Amino acid sequence: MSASDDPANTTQRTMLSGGPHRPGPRAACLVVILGEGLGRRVDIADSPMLVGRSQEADLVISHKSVSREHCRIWFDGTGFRIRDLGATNRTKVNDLPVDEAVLVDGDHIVVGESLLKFIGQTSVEASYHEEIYQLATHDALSELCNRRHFMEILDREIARAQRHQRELALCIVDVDLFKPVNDTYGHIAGDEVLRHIAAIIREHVRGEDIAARIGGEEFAVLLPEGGLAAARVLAERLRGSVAEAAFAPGGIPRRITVSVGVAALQVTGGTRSQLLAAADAALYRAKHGGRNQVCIGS
Ligand SMILES: Nc1nc2c(ncn2[C@@H]2O[C@H](COP(=O)(O)OP(=O)(O)OP(=O)(O)O)[C@@H](O)[C@H]2O)c(=O)[nH]1
Repeated sequence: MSASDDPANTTQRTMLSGGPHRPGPRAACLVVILGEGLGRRVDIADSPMLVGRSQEADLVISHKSVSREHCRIWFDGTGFRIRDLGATNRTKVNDLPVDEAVLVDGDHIVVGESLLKFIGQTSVEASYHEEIYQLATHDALSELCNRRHFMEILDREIARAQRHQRELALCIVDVDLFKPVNDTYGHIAGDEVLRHIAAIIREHVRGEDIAARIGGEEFAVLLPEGGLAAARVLAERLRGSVAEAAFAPGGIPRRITVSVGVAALQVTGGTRSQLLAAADAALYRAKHGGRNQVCIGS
């Protein structure tokens, strides 16, 4: 099953949509307005939506007060309905415990210690929450995911990869000798270079990949469906495209390059810190090997 087929990727598709943008018309959605998962928004599409602590849920709320499968929400052809799935802390709608209920725009749903808001199809409020969500999860300069959000996604994808015994690879992309660029042309010109590199990254990533700016001049791309071979190809393409791109900080043409460290998750027992450390170590080798190159972690 590809990530785009995976119903648990509803939030991810939102995040992959390329950063802050004007949202178009949408289906109904749920927004976490209090507690764990604050700000997260999930569209409710045609298939029933599971809310729970399980990583398989469409809206994952990783808190002990939430049952693995807490409640389900679906469209029954005429309206949206919610059903409690036998959660220890019963699902409540507008403070009343429910077995099953019809949802209307603006309803508040209590799931453990988190409070969700149901937003109906045409609500302007959905656009407002979309903006807030994008601001909270994306980096303003690059319009890619921000570091905090990327780390949350990384945790979720690691859990999913291990459950499904799937490959997962990470590229860390670091701009070479960026300090001299700033020192020579100034920070504003430096920012423009970073924006240009982010645009190149966006051009190359596929729909299921997750791109982020994780440091000042450091970017990351996570390939939830790809192993080392796919990541190496992507990394080489990125490296080549940056090296060939026409940068002109301060109006003066200058060659800019990146170094890339690539690593894959150990299918059994690998952790986030191991994956990041392996990609970092590979990046370190790329820098010390002369920069403008891709190195693969062991
Ligand atoms: N313009 C701009 N510069 C930034 C930003 N964040 C970090 N930097 C700069 O990025 C530079 C990073 O420099 P270093 O870590 O010394 O590395 P480098 O010069 O890129 O050299 P290598 O990584 O070894 O190839 C520093 O000058 C930071 O000030 C930012 O948001 N905008």
